Amino acid sequence: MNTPQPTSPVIVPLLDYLLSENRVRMVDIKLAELLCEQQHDDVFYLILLLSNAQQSQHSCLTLNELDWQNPFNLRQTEFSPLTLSVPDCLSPFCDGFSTEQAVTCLQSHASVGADKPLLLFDNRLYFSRLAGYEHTLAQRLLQMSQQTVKIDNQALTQLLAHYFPDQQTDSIDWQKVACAMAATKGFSVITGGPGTGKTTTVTKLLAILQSLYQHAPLSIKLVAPTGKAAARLSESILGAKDKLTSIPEHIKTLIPQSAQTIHRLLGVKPFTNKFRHSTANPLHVDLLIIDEASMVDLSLMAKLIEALPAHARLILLGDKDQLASVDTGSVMSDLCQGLALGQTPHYSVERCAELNQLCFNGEAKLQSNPSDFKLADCIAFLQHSYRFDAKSGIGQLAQAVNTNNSGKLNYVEQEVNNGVFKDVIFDYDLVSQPLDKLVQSAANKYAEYLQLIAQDAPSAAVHKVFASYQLLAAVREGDYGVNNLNHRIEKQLAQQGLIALNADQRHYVGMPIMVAQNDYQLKLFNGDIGILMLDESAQLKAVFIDEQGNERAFSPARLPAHDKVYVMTIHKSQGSEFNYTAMVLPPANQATAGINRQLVYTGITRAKNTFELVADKKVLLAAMSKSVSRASGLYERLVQL
Ligand SMILES: Nc1ncnc2c1ncn2[C@@H]1O[C@H](COP(=O)(O)OP(=O)(O)OP(=O)(O)O)[C@@H](O)[C@H]1O
Repeated sequence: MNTPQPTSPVIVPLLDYLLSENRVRMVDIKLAELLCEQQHDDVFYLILLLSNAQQSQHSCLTLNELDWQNPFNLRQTEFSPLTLSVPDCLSPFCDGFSTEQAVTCLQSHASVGADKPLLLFDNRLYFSRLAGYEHTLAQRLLQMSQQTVKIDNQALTQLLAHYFPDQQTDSIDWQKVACAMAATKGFSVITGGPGTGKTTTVTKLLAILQSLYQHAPLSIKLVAPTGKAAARLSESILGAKDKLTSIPEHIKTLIPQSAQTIHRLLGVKPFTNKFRHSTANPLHVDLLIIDEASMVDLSLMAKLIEALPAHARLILLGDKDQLASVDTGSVMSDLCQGLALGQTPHYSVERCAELNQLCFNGEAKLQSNPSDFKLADCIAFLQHSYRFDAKSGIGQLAQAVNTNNSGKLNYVEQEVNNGVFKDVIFDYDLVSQPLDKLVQSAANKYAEYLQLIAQDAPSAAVHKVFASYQLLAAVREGDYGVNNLNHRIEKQLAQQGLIALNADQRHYVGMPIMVAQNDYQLKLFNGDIGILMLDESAQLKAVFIDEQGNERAFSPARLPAHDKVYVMTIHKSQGSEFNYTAMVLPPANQATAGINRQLVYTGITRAKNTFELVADKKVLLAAMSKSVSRASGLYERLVQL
């Protein structure tokens, strides 16, 4: 009997291969053909590469970073003998093709230039819309940063001394520097890891500003990208106001404590992606504070800034090392480029002198280290975590991951084993039924809120308990993905009699759901979490608590697309925090492509009191060493403007 011989692969044109392997989409080919008058020339392929970059949320295609010999990153190993087709070449560009040649042909192309669909800036190719957002943003931020801020420096120095009494140490109080900086600039960024005091600093800053402007208090608005993040900001500001006894009561009343979402502030026009507030109808605000700014994408940030009146100040708060926004861009990390732990940000000589005067009686504590970046004088970096002290492993683990420091990771593991760090649990054993253990432990945690529902407890209490524990997964599919784990936990809860599943009905009492799509009519947004409960007339309703603490109930049939959320992706957890956060990474033999440092860091920093990691250590180490960044020209524009 003849054994079947592997058929030899068919050699196909590169474009056909890319299409058959889903490396390019037909819609992008059509667009590129339209812009190139049906020619499959170099620009045609550059547009395909740009479309691919945009699909991965890059703002542009960085020509300098392309491998002209293999621009679509095809790997020879993918062309195994069983592959039905192989491309006739790896690159559509001729031998020796270079960035200079790409720039030359783009510059003379009919679709590239001002008022054309494509734009070239600093060896970066853009779709014009995104280049426009980047340009607007860079210009407005620069204008704001150069705005003259009228302030009584002597009064400011006194207020800074009041809120940051000297601790007689040589170390720099970065919170004080951040306050001095933001008080004296129309635009500023305050970045820092978890618990470094961003909210505390901003609360003190608001107290300082309202004291300085007592004759005409500022109209201040606090916003965040999601309802969860806005609710958390409101709670944190309220907590900080309570704690900060040094703020006089009459000033406290001038500090807002209720935050809203950016969409609510801008006012979404129903059935459009347009906002009520824009350049033509600016917001009534003197100072806008955006928390969790790393989650805000380029287009929303540009629209928000366009809606600010000319005199308004802006402060961005957030952690530059977290995952970038779900949509295109990476505004926060672009603006924070070059910051390093233990180093003074790149302040100019004049700025250092000013800040030293305001904060340290003129003592030269801050040393200048200037850069060409035009906003360098507006960036503050908080470097000390007050939430996680020396006895806490969460902060140390977050730092180990963020700095790709395996030595520090070993130290954290050792201290966990020694019982010193009680807030971290490592479960590296992915061999002996780790999923059973994880599913059981999640079911035990969720039993608590389900028991409250059974006891008819108020919805707010049910939500609070549900939100105290969350299992995060890095991926959606596979054994270790959100879908499978959600299913298994649900089954486990049903077996324990905590929920009653019904084959005919998707929804049941106790089911936690996460909205997957914005519904502007119902004002339910992607990421909002609801829990299904019975109302007074025994009707099943999904109960949501908004950022203002208001309860809203919807019949399940009216809900926009949603999923159950015993487990959520790390991406979706951004902007939330949980007392107990468990995170599971798939083993090395499953899809781990999207697992990187920013993802793991974001997962760890969701934990307030306890963090549990279920992962293969090799996968963790590989993720730590893989830092991702998005292509953007924002920083470069702010160097060149
Ligand atoms: N200078 C300080 N001295 C002592 N404790 C502080 C100081 N600054 C902040 N804290 C405390 O540290 C904790 C974290 O502070 P805060 O909530 O302001 O940080 P954050 O950076 O906003 O945190 P998050 O990770 O939630 O964004 C709070 O309990 C706060 O009271």
